[in-house]
Amino acid sequence: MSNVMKIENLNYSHNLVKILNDVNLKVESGKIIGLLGENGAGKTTLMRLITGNAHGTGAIEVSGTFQAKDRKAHVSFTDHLNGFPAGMKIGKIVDFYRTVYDDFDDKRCDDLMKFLNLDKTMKVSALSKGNKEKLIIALTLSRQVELYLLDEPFSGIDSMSRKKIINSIIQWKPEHATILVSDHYVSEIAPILDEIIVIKNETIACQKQTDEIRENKGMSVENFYESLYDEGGNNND
Ligand SMILES: Nc1ncnc2c1ncn2[C@@H]1O[C@H](COP(=O)(O)OP(=O)(O)OP(=O)(O)O)[C@@H](O)[C@H]1O
Repeated sequence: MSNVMKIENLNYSHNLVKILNDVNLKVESGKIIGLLGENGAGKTTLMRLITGNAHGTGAIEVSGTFQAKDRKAHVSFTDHLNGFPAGMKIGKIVDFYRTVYDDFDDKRCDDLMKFLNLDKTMKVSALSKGNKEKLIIALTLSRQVELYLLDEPFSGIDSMSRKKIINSIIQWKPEHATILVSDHYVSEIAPILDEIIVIKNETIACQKQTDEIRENKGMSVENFYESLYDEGGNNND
């Protein structure tokens, strides 16, 4: 299996405070991966570094590209909707995405909007928190790229919709693409995850296949994740 992303010696500080320290990662193509960690662990920061929305030291390679401006063509990430005027309609945001991204797929977007019950005539300001999250999911997955980043995509979404979306994520993932999805709670997304990556103490505490956790360790992914905090240490064994 080839790697869609390789990160070497990545460091990031903000106002002299170390946020991420010596992050090294290899991420394979075709996977759904959970990026886990407590509040403030650095999950969003890592995603922003991958897309070039934040800048650290070290190397980030996505689909053979190293420069932030080149990586953007291979990674889909929607960093909030704050950049759009409140009065803007969903349809206009879609138009913007279509103009900016050559890989934007109209058919996929229409299907996702329908699946998520989003109405293109609605204004961003009129959307509930959950519907904003749904719009972020739809916009992110409407591009055809090798790597999708979803940052706590289910946080404001009601439990019925959440289950429906989680169960269908596999259907929206192009076969050879990878989805990196961050969350605090692993129990709901565990069934669809091929692998977990845990950020703790400013670095990667653990990267593990979920099959290996279940079969070799005889643990649920949730229990394994919690054990990383009980033991107070890293667990790459
Ligand atoms: N631009 C910034 N200004 C101030 N602090 C920042 C900035 N970017 C990151 N941080 C700090 O970096 C740390 C990591 O934040 P980040 O949002 O990446 O964590 P997270 O794992 O995504 O957390 P959560 O699960 O709560 O969303 C936090 O301590 C945060 O305060």
